[in-house]
Amino acid sequence: MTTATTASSFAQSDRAAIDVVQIDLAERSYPILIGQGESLWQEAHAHWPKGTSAVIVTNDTVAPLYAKALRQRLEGHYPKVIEVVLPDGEQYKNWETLNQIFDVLLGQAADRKAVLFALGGGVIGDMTGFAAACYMRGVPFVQVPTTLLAQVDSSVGGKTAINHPLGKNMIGAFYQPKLVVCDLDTLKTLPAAELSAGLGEVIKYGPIYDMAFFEWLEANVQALVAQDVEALRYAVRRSCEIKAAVVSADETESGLREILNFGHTFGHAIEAGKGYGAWLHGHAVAAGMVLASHLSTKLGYQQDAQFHARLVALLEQAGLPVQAPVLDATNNAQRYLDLMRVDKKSQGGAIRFVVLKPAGKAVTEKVDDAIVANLLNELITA
Ligand SMILES: NC(=O)c1ccc[n+]([C@@H]2O[C@H](COP(=O)([O-])OP(=O)(O)OC[C@H]3O[C@@H](n4cnc5c(N)ncnc54)[C@H](O)[C@@H]3O)[C@@H](O)[C@H]2O)c1
Ligand SMILES: O=C(O)C(=O)C[C@@H](O)[C@H](O)[C@H](O)COP(=O)(O)O
Ligand SMILES: [Zn+2]
Repeated sequence: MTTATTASSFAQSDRAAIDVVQIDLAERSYPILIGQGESLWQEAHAHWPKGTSAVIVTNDTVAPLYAKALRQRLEGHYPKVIEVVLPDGEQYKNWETLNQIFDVLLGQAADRKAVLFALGGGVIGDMTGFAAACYMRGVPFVQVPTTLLAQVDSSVGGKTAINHPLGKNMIGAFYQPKLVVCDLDTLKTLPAAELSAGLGEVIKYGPIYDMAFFEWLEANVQALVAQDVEALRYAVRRSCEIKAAVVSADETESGLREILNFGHTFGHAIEAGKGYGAWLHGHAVAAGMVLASHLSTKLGYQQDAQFHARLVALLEQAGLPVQAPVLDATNNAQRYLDLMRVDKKSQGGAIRFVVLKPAGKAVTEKVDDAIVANLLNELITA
């Protein structure tokens, strides 16, 4: 069960209105706060976990923008505030960078009551969460997502990880944050390409779960691209509601949660195959969703011939790529298959794909390599 409430008597359009989406996981439950300005931070303040120190983990792009403000908000609440500034980029989501967090934690004598604050996009969130899961066998952490992608997806649900050269997010843990604080004001500094990457994950929620939301996105995509804050607020809230409902029903991905991986089997292959950082995650997922939608049609599950065209049009309007790249000039399909076989949904060497059965409802199925290879050969051309 998830609930969205407005934690204020102000109107929706008022900066003081805060949307609250709850993740219901018994003792691991937590709220996602969505809003702007002082009212958001006052509400967040009421939820900070108690601790001996606050450790802000961020990167060298986000630190100059937002670390000082967060530090000031935390200083009144924690006896000590520590900062860890990591290099920026998907290519740094690895052991070496993770170790930099542990080096600072140990160097500063952070104890079991330290609280980690992930200030940044999904890369920072995934690594900080994993560090929190491991440090002294587990310390509390808070997500302060500053990208659209992180606000609508990665800060919620407790998947934490680093990459391996052979596969995305291969080393990690399920470890839930204590709180998620989505400050819509931070999205104002986001480059257009990063905004579109976030829209890729937002659009994902339509075909897997909620076609009414897909229709709302079709009607409001221009407002989202133009950074209309009320449109963004609704997109963040509805995305979090859907993710919260799925995660609350299946925290550790024993079944239903796999639907959140729509487009990701192909997308992760693109990210690893092109080299981490060459393709933004949200862009790789967009191109992956186009392939997964085609696959659904090929398997006979998606009878509405118009839906595929609508998906492609919406992705394009959101500024997203719809054409997957060649990963190997001589044997492209085999390269995709080799990369996809390490996917976490694979079973006994068989690759499993999230497909639409039909649009609005997703399921995961094994698909013969030959069918996938044919599709890749048909659709990916140099
Ligand atoms: N855990 C999950 O459930 C989950 C879900 C989706 C994605 N992910 C992971 O998240 C990562 C992608 O996250 P992302 O798209 O946020 O990428 P990212 O973390 O690399 O951030 C994108 C870029 O935006 C910059 N940035 C962040 N906030 C900014 C701001 N407010 N203004 C200006 N620049 C800002 C960052 O420094 C970076 O350069 C991938 O590693 C992906 O695997 C995890
Ligand atoms: O939360 C989930 O579950 C998801 O699958 C969300 C995805 O958008 C996200 O990219 C996730 O990190 C992918 O998970 P993985 O288990 O395939 O690494
Ligand atoms: Zn994703």
